Amino acid sequence: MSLRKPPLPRILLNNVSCLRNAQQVLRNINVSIHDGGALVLTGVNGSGKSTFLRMLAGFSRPSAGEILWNGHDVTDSGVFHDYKLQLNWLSLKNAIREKFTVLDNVQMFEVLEGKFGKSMDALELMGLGRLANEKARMLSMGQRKRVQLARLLALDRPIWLLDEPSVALDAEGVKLLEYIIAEHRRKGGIVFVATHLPIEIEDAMFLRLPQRFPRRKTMVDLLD
Ligand SMILES: Nc1ncnc2c1ncn2[C@@H]1O[C@H](COP(=O)(O)OP(=O)(O)OP(=O)(O)O)[C@@H](O)[C@H]1O
Repeated sequence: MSLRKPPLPRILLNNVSCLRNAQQVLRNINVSIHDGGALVLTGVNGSGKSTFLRMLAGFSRPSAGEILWNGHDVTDSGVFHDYKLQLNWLSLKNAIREKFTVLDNVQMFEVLEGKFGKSMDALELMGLGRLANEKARMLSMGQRKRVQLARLLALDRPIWLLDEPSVALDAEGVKLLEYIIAEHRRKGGIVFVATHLPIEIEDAMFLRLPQRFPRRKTMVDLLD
């Protein structure tokens, strides 16, 4: 009989709740994720998907419970300093600098990180290679999302927090997104995805957040 302990999950949410504006948004969440794992968050508008990602990113603190990274509470300042360097956050705000080139818009994140050399390949993979030297102001919505995805690849941090990553992407863009998520996980990366849109992520865990308030009748009900 082996007495070896099972490995700690890389990230553990232990009975976590979260308030926003003094209102309970998340209640008693338990999740454990090992390297290579993926969690897909679903739920209606306002159910707390972005709040969940914000909390993992350290923008909101749990009101109860704890978030452990390698067994350490991420709200401890010493732990958070190292933990936040593991994270790559993709939000609906794309932080595109309109007057910079498309390549600069990826490379500046890489340089800030003290890294170099992956931005062009990342843009090529996302189908934007031929636009690399154009000004970012001429990018469409979907192309802007592809720039954000190229940043993920160029920065190459292990934990991805993706808020609605497929919004504005065409069918090929969604396939690319699914591909880079699969590759990232194959290398041991962890992915959290909050989404309304269907996305194929092999062996992902799904967490459907409950609606916060009983729904009142809307225009859609009246049309039925
Ligand atoms: N800046 C804010 N300040 C206070 N409360 C907020 C703020 N943003 C959102 N909330 C509240 O937090 C709750 C959860 O919002 P959140 O954005 O996490 O939901 P969501 O599931 O991501 O929604 P959506 O599907 O619309 O993106 C909402 O009910 C909202 O009222």
